[in-house]
Amino acid sequence: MSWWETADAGDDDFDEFDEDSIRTRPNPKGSRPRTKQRPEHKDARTARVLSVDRGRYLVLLAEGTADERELTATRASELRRKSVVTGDQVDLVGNVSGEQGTLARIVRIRERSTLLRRSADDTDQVERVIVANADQIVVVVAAANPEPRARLVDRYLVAALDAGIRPILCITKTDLADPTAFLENFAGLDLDVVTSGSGTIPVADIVERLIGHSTVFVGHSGVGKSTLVNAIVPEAGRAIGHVNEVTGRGRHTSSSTESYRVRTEAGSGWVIDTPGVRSFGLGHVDPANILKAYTDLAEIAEDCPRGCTHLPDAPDCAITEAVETGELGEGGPARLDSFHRLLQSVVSAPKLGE
Ligand SMILES: Nc1nc2c(ncn2[C@@H]2O[C@H](COP(=O)(O)OP(=O)(O)OP(=O)(O)O)[C@@H](O)[C@H]2O)c(=O)[nH]1
Ligand SMILES: [Zn+2]
Repeated sequence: MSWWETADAGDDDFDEFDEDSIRTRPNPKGSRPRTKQRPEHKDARTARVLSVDRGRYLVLLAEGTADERELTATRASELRRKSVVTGDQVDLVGNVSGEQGTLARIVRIRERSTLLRRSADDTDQVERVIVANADQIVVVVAAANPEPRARLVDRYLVAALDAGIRPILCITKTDLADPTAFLENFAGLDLDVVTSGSGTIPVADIVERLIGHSTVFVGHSGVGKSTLVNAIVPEAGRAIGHVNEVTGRGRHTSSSTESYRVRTEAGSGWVIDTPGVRSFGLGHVDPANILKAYTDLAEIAEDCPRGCTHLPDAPDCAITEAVETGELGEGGPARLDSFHRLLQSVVSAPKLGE
């Protein structure tokens, strides 16, 4: 069993903390005047959540200062079912010394810039939040062994575009196969592509893209994601995000994603590795968000009939017509084809309640 699968098996442990479960019902009382019920915690300190392990959070306080320190925290009950996820910025009270055996308390989650989610799929009926505040996602796929599948990459891309996260495609194992034909699937998507092979991992190229960003790495088991992350963050094996001092649990024991800092002279960035993301249910995705990610197509779509799905069978779709008349240039058909595939993966995803 790979650590990927081990991680997935432990996923259940965070059900009870998952605010975004599709089972959550709207609050019938509407928005509650919460400040009446709890203190404001004016003295709270803001920290970054590095990893989550069964109700314990490893957080980084005073990031980038001489006072920077890791601490373990719990969630205050006033957060109710709101889940705290890796990448969150949270407000802490209580003991923030970081000394062994101490626990701080998370009382607030700061507004998130992005939220990478996956929803119900065949094997998992609960929607989960994966990572907060990431602005890039590296989708790792092997040129061979395991054989690459465009549909799978489409699903990752859709989840990223829906969340407003910039996707980067990383093709590994190019020593085993030439990825050119596979890459044609994505020719129309303006996708940033990096290729990597045994002995030729383009570490500098990748690191350059990571500086100043918070980047999630996703990919199926065996594609070489660990190999890649270890090459990029050589200290990953002993880095932050692993050991939980309070529970004493060891490394790689849970479903937690892990955060690693990449440092260069040009600055630093965060790599968030996600062993738990084996599949992406796309039930939560709004096809309109996919269109929005392609501004040229979105502009053309303003001339579509009302309610146009922009799918291949949509009558009088302005996007399809623009491609047919050559308005989108030589690359138009490839662009339309990729775009149709992305939309199709949203439309065919099981929707909530089905
Ligand atoms: N030929 C070749 N093999 C590679 C390359 N990168 C990784 N591998 C091999 O592929 C296998 C899987 O690599 P990992 O890095 O463990 O892959 P992973 O995606 O992290 O997989 P899990 O750990 O199962 O989640 C290992 O045997 C690696 O040595 C590559 O660029 N070329
Ligand atoms: Zn249309």
